[in-house]
Amino acid sequence: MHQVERAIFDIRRGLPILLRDEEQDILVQPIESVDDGTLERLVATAGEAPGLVLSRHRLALLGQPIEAETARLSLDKPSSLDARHLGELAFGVDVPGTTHPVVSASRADHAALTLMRRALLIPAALTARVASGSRALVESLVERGELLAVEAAKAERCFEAASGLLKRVSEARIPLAEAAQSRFILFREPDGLREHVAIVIGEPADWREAVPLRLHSACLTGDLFGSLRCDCGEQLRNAVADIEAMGGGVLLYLAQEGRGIGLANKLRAYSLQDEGLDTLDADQILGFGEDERRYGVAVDMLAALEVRRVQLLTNNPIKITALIEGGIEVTDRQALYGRLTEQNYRYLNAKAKRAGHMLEAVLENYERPSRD
Ligand SMILES: Nc1nc2c(ncn2[C@@H]2O[C@H](COP(=O)(O)OP(=O)(O)OP(=O)(O)O)[C@@H](O)[C@H]2O)c(=O)[nH]1
Ligand SMILES: [Zn+2]
Repeated sequence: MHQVERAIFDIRRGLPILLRDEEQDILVQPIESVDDGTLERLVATAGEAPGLVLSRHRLALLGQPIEAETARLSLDKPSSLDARHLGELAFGVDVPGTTHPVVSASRADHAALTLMRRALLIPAALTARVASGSRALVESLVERGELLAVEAAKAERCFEAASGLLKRVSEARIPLAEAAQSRFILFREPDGLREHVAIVIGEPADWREAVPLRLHSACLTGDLFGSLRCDCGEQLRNAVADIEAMGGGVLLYLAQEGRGIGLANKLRAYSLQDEGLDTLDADQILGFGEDERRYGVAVDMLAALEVRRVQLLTNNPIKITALIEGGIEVTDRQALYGRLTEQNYRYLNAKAKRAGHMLEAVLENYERPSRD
């Protein structure tokens, strides 16, 4: 899979890549790095006009609902090849709908968006078929190492490649303010791209049968800086204290910043929320679904720690289902709250009302300050 990981680095740097497929090879340019220069180079190299591959979430906003995960907008008129226009189509907040014809995405188009997600970029890309007259040029770029070629089928499986063979890399005793006897164990995904940490509180030999467990998704702003926009930092510290009080257990600190969309996109989403959108609608503007997290890695970490039965600290029903589907027995669920404040009320309310988080108990008792 080395080529796939290299491709992820290239697209994060804003470079185009070549996806090879039986149907047809395509050149892929991430939307985030499209400017008039990259556009011109893409067309000149491919010898064909590109199309814009978007997620179904974004297409729904453009008034083009589709069943598949991705589809392609044909950019048939040369005037549509304008970097600003393409950016507006892909992640602009004003979405007037589109007159560009929607065509189904090829396997390589779909693989291109899977790579964008794995690279934590906006899930949108320009893709151009390589015209027969341009093949020699493209192959010479690949040969000279100026363009990276990857098999679409492998790119498509880049998320799967992250699960399964987690590497247990290192560990150390780290006494915490709320739990003196704690051990941090670092796991690295097999493709080397992300690392997750298991914090083992207490001694496994002393744990009750069902291990108290918290799955915590990283939130740099909340966990580290105490952002008031969310409740993550308090939940994190409360979870450590609760697990300690329960006699020990495990906290998995998962590299799933921003519900899996990454910090760059979470900051974009916060700016959109400042314009009045709620947390889920803001993510949809950027082309993401309600929750982009996958929990296979958490299941793999539990397997490595030989934890099979858990008492889960969460308000999120998806986490419960994901563990059960991963073969973990969830004997009990315990609520875990942070403090509700004027700044995080809208966020938590949206999670409860629109994503089914079990937060009624806190929301019901909260009186919003009046603004007179
Ligand atoms: N995209 C996005 N992510 C956010 C926003 N606010 C917080 N997050 C992220 O949401 C995630 C919250 O993680 P958790 O607290 O583990 O999960 P949860 O879904 O709230 O579920 P429980 O806390 O277990 O009930 C973190 O990855 C945060 O970075 C937001 O406005 N937009
Ligand atoms: Zn947070």
